[in-house]
Amino acid sequence: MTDTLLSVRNLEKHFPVTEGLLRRQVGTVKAVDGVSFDVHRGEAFGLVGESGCGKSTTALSILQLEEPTGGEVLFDGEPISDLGKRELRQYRRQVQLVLQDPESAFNDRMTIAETVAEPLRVHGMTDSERRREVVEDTLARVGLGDEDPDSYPHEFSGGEKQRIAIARALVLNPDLIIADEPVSALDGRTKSDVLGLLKELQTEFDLSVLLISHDIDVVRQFCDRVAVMYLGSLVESGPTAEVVENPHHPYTQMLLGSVPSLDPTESHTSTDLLTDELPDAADLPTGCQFHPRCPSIIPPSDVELPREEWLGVVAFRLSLSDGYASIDALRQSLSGTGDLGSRVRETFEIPPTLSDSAVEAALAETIDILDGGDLAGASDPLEAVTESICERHTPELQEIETPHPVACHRYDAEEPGAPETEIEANTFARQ
Ligand SMILES: Nc1ncnc2c1ncn2[C@@H]1O[C@H](COP(=O)(O)OP(=O)(O)OP(=O)(O)O)[C@@H](O)[C@H]1O
Repeated sequence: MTDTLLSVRNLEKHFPVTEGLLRRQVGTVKAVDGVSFDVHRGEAFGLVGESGCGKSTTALSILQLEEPTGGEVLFDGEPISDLGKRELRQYRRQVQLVLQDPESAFNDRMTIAETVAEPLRVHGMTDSERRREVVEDTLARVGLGDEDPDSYPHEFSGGEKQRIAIARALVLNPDLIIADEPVSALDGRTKSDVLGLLKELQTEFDLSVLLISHDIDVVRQFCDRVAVMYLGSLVESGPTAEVVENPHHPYTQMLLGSVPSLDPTESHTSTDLLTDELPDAADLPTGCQFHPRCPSIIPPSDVELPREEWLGVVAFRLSLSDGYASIDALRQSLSGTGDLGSRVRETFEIPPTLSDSAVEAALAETIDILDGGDLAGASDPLEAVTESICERHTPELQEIETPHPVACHRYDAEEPGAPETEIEANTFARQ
């Protein structure tokens, strides 16, 4: 018996985007795009990331409720794609799903005893008295021992309903619970009560839990290890305490609500993101997918600009490729009065003259082209001198420290500004 219960290897789930009556494929949503992680026996593993980054699709693919388009899921060392019908049934007994909205597991016309007993019946426990005993015992374990098992779900509060959903997941004695946003519909106190209950049950039954959440605080409270997911890929993973105390990836730093600056004399906050907008899942950015938002986007080695100026220039250029409908739309989005150049500089906090003369000349040329009415080619001069490695190359998830890998070019040894040693890397990330 190995320590690893669930192993997800290069998991991929791409959805076709179709159009028209003939459902012609016009694109692809790479909801999960090469994700790998292991969940060990008895551990709580967290998958964290903003809404839409592919967490639920990962869960559904693990359960084979969505068919993966690539990669492999192994449970107890066995690829689940090889499981026959009976083995798949057994697998679905061993791995239970708890969802954000417990209502989806309930039928209003079934009592809570019937709701919790249903999986037992489906999986072949025919003795109704035995079922009732197991149900009452399970309800007691989730803290609902005093409630009448013959009451109906609508008689319970949100937190109690989630306890019933947990009882329903637990009743088959699973090895792994996949909890997808189990507490995000609950308020403060109830949230910690339900998390506390899950923790108790995890320890008591030596369960593994894959906890999926957009809220890094929930993961921080509950999980031994964590993987941070952004637009279908993992950008960082490691023991939760390490990732939370020393986040390497700017995206993890953003989730934690602080984006440390590269320059210790500058104070940055999460509002310093280049843009708050999550890119279109069917049209992902090139290179590092976080680059259009990243406050730490790396300048080319020959660009010599203070950080704020660099970020202003790059934010302006990336906004042009975001696709304004027209020059008028661009003008309307700019603040200030005066000519186009001064309004661009005011909006993007770019000084009247940049200290790097090559970038200044390219910026002036870009503004001239825009002034002449050409939106399409306007960013070319600026792109020629400011294109970042973060736009060109997708960083690999690499171990800069074991076991705390990160996918960010700031940790590529050859990159300008990259920390040269592990110790330096830590200091760099903390600044
Ligand atoms: N059946 C589908 N067809 C097409 N696209 C899909 C489908 N299911 C999910 N997606 C897309 O895949 C991406 C990832 O969605 P997913 O629900 O896995 O993310 P998530 O991180 O769990 O977010 P949320 O918490 O909002 O559910 C999104 O862009 C979503 O629109």
